[in-house]
Amino acid sequence: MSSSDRERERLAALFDIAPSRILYALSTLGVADRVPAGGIPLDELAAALGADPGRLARLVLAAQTLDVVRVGPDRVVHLTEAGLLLRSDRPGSLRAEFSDNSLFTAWGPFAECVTTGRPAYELAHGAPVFDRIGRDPRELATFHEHMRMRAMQLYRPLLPFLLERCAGDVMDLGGGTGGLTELLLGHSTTLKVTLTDLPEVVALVPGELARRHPGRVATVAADLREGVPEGYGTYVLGSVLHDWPDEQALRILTGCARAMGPDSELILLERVLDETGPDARRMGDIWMMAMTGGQERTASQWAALAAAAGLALREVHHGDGELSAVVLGR
Ligand SMILES: C[S@@+](CC[C@H](N)C(=O)[O-])C[C@H]1O[C@@H](n2cnc3c(N)ncnc32)[C@H](O)[C@@H]1O
Repeated sequence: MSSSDRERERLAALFDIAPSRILYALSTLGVADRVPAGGIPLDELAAALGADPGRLARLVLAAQTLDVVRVGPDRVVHLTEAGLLLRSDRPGSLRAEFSDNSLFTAWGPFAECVTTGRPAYELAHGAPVFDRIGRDPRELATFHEHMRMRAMQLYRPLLPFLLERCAGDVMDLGGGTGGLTELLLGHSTTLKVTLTDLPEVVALVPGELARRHPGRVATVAADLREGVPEGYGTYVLGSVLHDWPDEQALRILTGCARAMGPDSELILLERVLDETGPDARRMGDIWMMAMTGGQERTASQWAALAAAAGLALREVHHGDGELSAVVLGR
């Protein structure tokens, strides 16, 4: 095979969205949740899901190529180790992420997003992502379950640094339904964390969090663009500023700078991109362009944005994961 043929094959394989759509269908239908440890016959699985047996069998047989299920000669379906991650009850479950369908269907007008500067999500769905999901309780719950699971995975490598760096009471800004808050509280016996987010999101923070950590957690409904509560030692913005273009991100950072005391620090948990070289995290940047109109940033872009808000970049801590901690102070 010539190198040009190999390149043709490599690019052609990128055309195929079927694998992610298969995982979406398995997750949305709750297939993995119906497969017990000893497996289940295909027909019984279809009946349990209320699905057409022929089509469900084709879906499951194709899913074997993704190594999430195995079907024996007896037509009994078993989950592989990867397939277990599609179960709702699994730590680090990816079920909510693959069920988050409006994020996939938003990609249709992506090329137009590049030319017009309007997020593909808005072009596809007619409203900005947080406005639209805020109006649909099911989408809101799925999105935030996805975020909570993501937080548990992506912030874990930064946890030792965070626990050492957090001083005084902590404010988890745009904290969603508490993935990061839970991680911090679960690994410290002294930290107190207040989580803010939009009212409809704060309403979804599980009551269990406060029961597990009595007196150490509070929630406040607030719009970050309108200002930030004062009086905290450490402010954390986990995967929030990448949702916004520079102008809005600066507005949020300026609100933080106003709220911070002379010794307060603001820690951003974000992908810090390589300045120019190939960097797989650039895919995250494209997701932001498409979904929210935001962007991932390099260290020099973070420093410039911080300076514009009257803050200095004190440190960038790269853990061994995808995200870094960017520490800002006054
Ligand atoms: C990408 S999610 C990150 C959630 C959480 N920090 C985490 O890392 O899992 C962005 C969060 O910003 C919140 N958000 C969006 N617009 C906001 C606003 N105007 N004021 C406060 N929070 C907002 C969303 O509700 C969402 O929880």
